[in-house]
Amino acid sequence: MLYTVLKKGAAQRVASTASKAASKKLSTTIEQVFVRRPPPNFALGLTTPAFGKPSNTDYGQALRQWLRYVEVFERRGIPAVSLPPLDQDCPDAVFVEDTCVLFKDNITGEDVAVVCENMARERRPEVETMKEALLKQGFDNDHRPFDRIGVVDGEGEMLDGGDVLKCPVSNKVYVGLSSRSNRSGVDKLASLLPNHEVIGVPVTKVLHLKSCITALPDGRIIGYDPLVDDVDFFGGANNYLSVPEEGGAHVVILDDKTLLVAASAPRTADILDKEGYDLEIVDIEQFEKLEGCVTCLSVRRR
Ligand SMILES: CN(C)C(=N)NCCC[C@H](N)C(=O)O
Repeated sequence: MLYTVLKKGAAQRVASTASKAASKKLSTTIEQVFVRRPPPNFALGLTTPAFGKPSNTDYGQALRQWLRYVEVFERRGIPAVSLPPLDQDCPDAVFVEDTCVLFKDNITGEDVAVVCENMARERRPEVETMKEALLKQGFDNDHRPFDRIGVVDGEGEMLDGGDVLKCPVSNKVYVGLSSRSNRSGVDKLASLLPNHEVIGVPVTKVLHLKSCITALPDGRIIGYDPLVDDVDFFGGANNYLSVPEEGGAHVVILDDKTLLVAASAPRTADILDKEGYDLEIVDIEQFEKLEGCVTCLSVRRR
């Protein structure tokens, strides 16, 4: 199911919010996305013990849901770079977000790509094709090449892209200290991003930081409290919006007034609609069965 909620009057309210934040260099426009078709064996993907194994998965449905997800970007004129499918040994290959993190340096404007070599051991075979795409990307078309590519691959360094949340209006980068990312990985990321404030955030109740919080275009954190270790960590009620369902904690910022939200979060969609946002709603139920969410299925270059 895919529909867009178009709001007239409310858009002006969001526009005023956006203009206030504009002075803080809103980086909400997406230049391109990287995606990868789900493999037929996607149901064999990793899940945490607390989450449990998936049931009633359906590859045909997964493929249709993935195509509709990619359509949201393409319909908005955002080019989607498709990574080569990995249909044999990488059931989690559709969750490209974990393989790298892309930044535009707040001060220099440099395009920085950080490749997460040390993700979960079972998933490391996914990284090479992402790295190749990042390197190639700069020369294939008129997109500027990445100015710098760093790698989190040192002894003991662990980092998943799903743990990295950039604030759209400041130089803050929150990184989950989860089962997939550790302090050494956070420190390595900080060393690759001298003009960002990289902040480690305890994550013990879910797989990744972005399993329980993401960010809105005005810089507020949006989160599902029962899964957040410490909601006060993000600056209190002025900077944090609680949502009533897990699927509502994950939004992809499409522009400064439009959000991509999962169909599993209808009550959150109502809240965001009343906040003045336009919404693209996408059903990703097959990927939610593998602990995925709307951010996992793409890498956004802004
Ligand atoms: C924000 N999230 C949750 C992500 N970026 N990644 C989801 C990865 C799910 C996969 N089955 C795994 O366990 O690796």
